[in-house]
Amino acid sequence: MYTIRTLNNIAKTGLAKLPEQNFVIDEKAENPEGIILRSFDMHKMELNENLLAVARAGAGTNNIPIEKCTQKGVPVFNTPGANANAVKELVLAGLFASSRRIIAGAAWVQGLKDNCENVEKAVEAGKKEFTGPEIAGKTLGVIGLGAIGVQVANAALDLGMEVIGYDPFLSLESAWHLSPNVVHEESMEELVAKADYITLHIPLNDKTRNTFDEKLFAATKPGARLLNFARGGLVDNAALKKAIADGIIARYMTDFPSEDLLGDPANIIVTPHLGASTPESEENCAIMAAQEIREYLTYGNIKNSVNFPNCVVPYNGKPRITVCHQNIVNMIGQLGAVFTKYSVNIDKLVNNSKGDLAYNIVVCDSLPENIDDMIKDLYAINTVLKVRILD
Ligand SMILES: NC(=O)c1ccc[n+]([C@@H]2O[C@H](COP(=O)([O-])OP(=O)(O)OC[C@H]3O[C@@H](n4cnc5c(N)ncnc54)[C@H](O)[C@@H]3O)[C@@H](O)[C@H]2O)c1
Ligand SMILES: O=C(O)[C@H](O)COP(=O)(O)O
Repeated sequence: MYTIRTLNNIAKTGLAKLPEQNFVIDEKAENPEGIILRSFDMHKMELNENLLAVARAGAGTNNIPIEKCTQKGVPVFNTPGANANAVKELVLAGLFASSRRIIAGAAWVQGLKDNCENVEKAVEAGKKEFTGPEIAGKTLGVIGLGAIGVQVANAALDLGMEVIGYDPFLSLESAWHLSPNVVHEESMEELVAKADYITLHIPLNDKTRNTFDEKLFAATKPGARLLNFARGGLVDNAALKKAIADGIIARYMTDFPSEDLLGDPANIIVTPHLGASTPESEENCAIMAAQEIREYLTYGNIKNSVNFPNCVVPYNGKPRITVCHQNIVNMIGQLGAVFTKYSVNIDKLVNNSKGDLAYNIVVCDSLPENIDDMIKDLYAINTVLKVRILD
C-alpha cells in the first residue's frame, strides 16, 4: 500500500487513477511515499523519510527542491503539455486585452452606475480613451517554443500576425509541431528589437531569472507590449517600471501578481495565475501526474521526470529491482557483481542516464531468499542513491 499526500486540490478524475487497493490519498499524511501538488511551495518543507516520488500536476517545477530530491533518489515528474491549450487561450486573450483596453474600458463602464445621467451618451463620449491597435499584421515574438510557445506561435499566425521565435534548446517534438512560417531569431536581443508584442514561455530557473532586465529592455522596440504567463521572476519589476516610464513597454500583462505590480492598471494588467485554471487542464494534469506516480511506485517505470531519465519496461509478471546511482563508470560492473553473488538471473536490464544520474530497472527471474542482505550490498556501493524491490 502506498500513501499519496496531496499538497493542493487535485482533480478527482486524476486521483481516481490511483486504485484504492494499492493507494491511500491523504492530504495530511506525514510520511507519504508519493506527493502530488500544483503550485505549493515545497522549498520550505523537509523531505520525509519514506518519500519515493513527487508529481507536479502542471508544467513549472520551480516550486520543488529538485536538487534535494535528486540527492535522495526521488524522481520529480511534471505533466508536459497537459495544460498548454489552457495557457495558449489565456495568452490569446492577453494579446487582445493588452491591445484593445477591454479590461479598463469594461471597468470604466461599471463605474458609470449611479454616476451619470445618460450612460449611452457618456459611453460614446468616453470610448476614445480606450482605443487600441489591432494585432493582425503586427509582429509577435515568442521566447521559448515548448508545449505552450508552439501553440501560441501557431495560433498567432492564424490571427494574421507575423511570428518570430527564439529557443536555443528547441526539442524535436516542438520542431514537428511548429509552423514553418515562424521565423527563427538567433538571439533574444534580435527578437525584442523587432517585435510589437513579446510573449514569454520559458521555465524559471537560475539561468532565466530576470531574463527581462535593464539590458534587454534597452534592446526592446519602443512601444512593445510584453506578456508574461510563464513566471513572475523572469522579469525584473524595477527595470520593467523604468521601461514603462521610458515608453519602451506600452503595456505589461502578467499572470503573476506581486505587490509592486499593483496600482497602475493602465500600464500593468495582472491576472491571478489563471493560466491552467480550466476544468479541462486541471483534469489533464491530474490524470497524467497520477498515472506517472502510479507507474513509478508500482513498476519503477519513469516517464516525464525532470531529474531522472525516461526508463520504461513493460510489466511481465516477474519481480524487479530498481537502482538509481551516480552516472559514473563501472557501475553496471559493480551492480552485476552483487547480482552474481546472490545468484540472481537477470531477465531484462535497462540502464538509462540523465546528466549526473543513472537509473536501472532490472527484471529478475526470481528474488533471493536473503534479499535484505543483497539490498545492503547494493547500498554498500557508495554511489548508489536508491534501491527498490518491486515484487
Ligand atoms: N500561467 C500558468 O498558469 C502557466 C501554466 C503552465 C506553464 N506555465 C509556465 O510556462 C512555462 C513553459 O511551459 P511549457 O509547458 O511550454 O514548458 P516546455 O518545457 O514545454 O517549454 C519550455 C521551452 O522553453 C525553452 N527554453 C528554456 N530556456 C530558454 C531560454 N533561456 N531561452 C529560450 N528558450 C528557452 C525550452 O527549450 C522549451 O522549449 C513553465 O515552465 C511554467 O513556468 C505557466
Ligand atoms: O506551471 C504550471 O503548470 C502553471 O503555473 C499552473 O500552476 P497551477 O497548477 O498552480 O495552476
